Amino acid sequence: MNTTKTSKVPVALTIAGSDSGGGAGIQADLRTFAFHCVHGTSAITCVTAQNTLGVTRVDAMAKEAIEQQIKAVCEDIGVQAAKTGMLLNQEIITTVVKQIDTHAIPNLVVDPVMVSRTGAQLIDDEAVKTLRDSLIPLATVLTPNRYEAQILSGLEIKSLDDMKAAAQTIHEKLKVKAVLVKGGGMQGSLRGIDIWFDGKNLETLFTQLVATKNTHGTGCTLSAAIAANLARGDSLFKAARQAKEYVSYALNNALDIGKGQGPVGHFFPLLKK
Ligand SMILES: Nc1ncnc2c1ncn2[C@@H]1O[C@H](COP(=O)(O)OP(=O)(O)O)[C@@H](O)[C@H]1O
Ligand SMILES: Cc1ncc(COP(=O)(O)O)c(N)n1
Repeated sequence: MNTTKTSKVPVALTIAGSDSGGGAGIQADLRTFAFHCVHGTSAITCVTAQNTLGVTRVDAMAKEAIEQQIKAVCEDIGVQAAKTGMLLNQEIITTVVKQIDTHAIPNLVVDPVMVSRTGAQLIDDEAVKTLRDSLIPLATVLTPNRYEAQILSGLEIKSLDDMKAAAQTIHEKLKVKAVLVKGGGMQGSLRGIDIWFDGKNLETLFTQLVATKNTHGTGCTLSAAIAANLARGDSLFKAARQAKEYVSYALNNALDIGKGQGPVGHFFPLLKK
């Protein structure tokens, strides 16, 4: 008699870069999936040498390696949702798009990692164009930060009204199902506010600004939490609203490690002060 207990769990896939410092990228995504009781699978696109002070080296994975990781996960295990993070260059973006299409990956959250919260461009212009033209149209939910939303909408974003206009423009121009313009790169209390638009409802997702320098991994955590909630069967808006709350808890329990920007604390109920 087989006495082993087995259980069906939702499965999510992250297609993103590795952060050696453990604060962002694949590492943040897998912790976020685990917190949500979603089995996490991964396809690593590049490996960064990174800590709380910054990135010192990035190595791209071969496109065949990325292809095979996605294939291995989808053909055997299957996923209910996925997210993309740092895709680095045009070749990687094209490879990922092809795999998403081949395996008809559902509930795709695209974090269009192009510009850091401080405004530094992370991928070249060719890659920006490929991201906009081929990956973003496949997104169920797109999560640009302030600077990414500026590039994608062609609008300057300085106020809450600008964030709303950008969300509506991106939705209309890029044909995503829903867009969440993130406020982390804004000034003052706007840093805690995101704008949601799904073609019908324009919503302001408000959370208190958390006064901490330890914000490493917020964007990755948010998109991974949306994917986890979608894998569990939540509606699009509920998935985003709950993910935003999760990021706030994690920010309130950020880890004071390293000499620079520490990471958010993903397992806050377990963290003892
Ligand atoms: N200091 C903060 N207080 C509260 N929420 C924040 C703070 N910084 C970032 N966030 C939230 O973290 C999430 C990620 O946003 P952002 O930092 O803009 O993304 P990215 O990391 O991609 O640049 C958003 O929901 C944003 O509102
Ligand atoms: C490998 C990798 N992917 C993504 C980010 C962005 O991190 P954040 O969530 O802080 O915007 C990062 N720093 N490193």
